[in-house]
Amino acid sequence: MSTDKEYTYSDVSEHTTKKDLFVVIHDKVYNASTFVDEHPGGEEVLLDVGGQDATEAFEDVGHSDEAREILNGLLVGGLKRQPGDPSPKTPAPGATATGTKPKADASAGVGLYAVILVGGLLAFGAYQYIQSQGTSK
Ligand code: HEM
Repeated sequence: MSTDKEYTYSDVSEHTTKKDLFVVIHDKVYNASTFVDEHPGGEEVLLDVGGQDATEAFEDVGHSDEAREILNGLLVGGLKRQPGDPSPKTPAPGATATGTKPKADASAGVGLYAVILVGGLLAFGAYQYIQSQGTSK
């Protein structure tokens, strides 16, 4: 299936049934019909955004990289915007305004390293102390 095809909003809005379901995410058009039944978030949410721009809904959930790979496999073409179409819902790169929570992983990682470092220093200090006790006798 060619992915060079361009769809207009009105083209996309004709594909709203479970067996023929298009969604727009980041200005690309995806055919979600083969995936509806397998979606871990349920078929309802996908049917809700069928034929529409699902960028916000998709990003708000914070889908994994795996979900994005699946999405790549469903790509059918690009979105051709026309005057009067709904404005792009694509958030600016790095924006968190749509409710996407920034990941806390980085700070948790730093905390873990701090604990290991302090633990290591304490162990080293204790070792030095024991050594000095042993030699002074
Ligand atoms: C075709 C587009 C979509 C694909 C390929 C997709 C794929 C996935 C995948 C693979 C997961 C499992 C968790 C993960 O890997 O992140 C997931 C979970 C989920 N998805 Fe989607 N999704 C799509 C669209 C949507 C939309 C539009 C919504 C609307 C709200 C949605 C809502 C959810 C929710 C709520 C979960 C969490 C389910 C749970 O953990 O119980 N998804 N999706």
